[in-house]
Amino acid sequence: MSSTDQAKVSPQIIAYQGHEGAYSHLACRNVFPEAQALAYPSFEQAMQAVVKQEAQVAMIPIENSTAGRVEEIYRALPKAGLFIIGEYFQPIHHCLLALPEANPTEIHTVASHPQALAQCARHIQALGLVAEAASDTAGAAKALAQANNLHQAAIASSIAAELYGLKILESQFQDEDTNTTRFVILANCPIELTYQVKTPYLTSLLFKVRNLPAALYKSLGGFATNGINMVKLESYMDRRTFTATEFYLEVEAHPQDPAMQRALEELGFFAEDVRLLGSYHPHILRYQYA
Ligand SMILES: O=C(O)C(=O)C[C@]1(C(=O)O)C=C[C@@H](O)C=C1
Repeated sequence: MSSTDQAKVSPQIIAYQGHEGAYSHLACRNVFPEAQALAYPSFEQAMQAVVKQEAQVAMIPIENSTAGRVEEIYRALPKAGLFIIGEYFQPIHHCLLALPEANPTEIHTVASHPQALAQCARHIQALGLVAEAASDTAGAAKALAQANNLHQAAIASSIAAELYGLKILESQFQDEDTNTTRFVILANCPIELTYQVKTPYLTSLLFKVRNLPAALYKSLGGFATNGINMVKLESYMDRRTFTATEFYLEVEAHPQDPAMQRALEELGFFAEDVRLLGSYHPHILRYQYA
């Protein structure tokens, strides 16, 4: 989000998944330092908090540069009925944590969120540790401190180490230096951005196509012929059938751009259940590795 748009959105309460010190929590603090961040056990509950108006927005990780998409978000997004009002890129620097009195040579297992485990897979393998999935990174750190287990490590942030009294065995434990997670900011209503030519916008949308030859090709043809750049396309099967596929699409355009309107019209012609999830400005870090 640009600073002007951020100024327009000033939530008092932000919902996130995990425990205090999770990267989602850090993202909340970085984007909205004035707001109160409320922890929820699952992504779905964090989204529901916005639906129920316990929070004005939710900060949700959608993909990571090393480990790829956060699968469950794509399942939860269509059901939640929320809108994307912004994106935020958080560089993720993992630490390998243990109890202060632990001996690194006697540690056999490591717990963390599956995304964090995937982001550190090579380092975990090099140390010969067995990976165990936890609800979130900070939750793994907290559980380790409570269990007082000298043979276990956790992967979490340095802030989680401080919060839960753990020592840092290794910092920069992620496999890639550029490891970054993209978060989306969800709200009950879309933000209204006035369309201005030459201003960068992103628009996210969902649609479904029948499992027929050229169905996707025809649905997306309008974006190609109207010069609209696609930046992301995720596909996933509807859980009940193999005959239709659902797509999550992101394009660099505003819905009031006449070229985008023509592309959307063509999409509507060939696809089903087209739903605009929102238009927002790209975050500055989106282009840092370009
Ligand atoms: O467990 C956390 O700390 C989270 O915020 C979740 C999450 C994710 O789901 O991708 C967020 C950022 C990191 O990439 C690792 C985990």
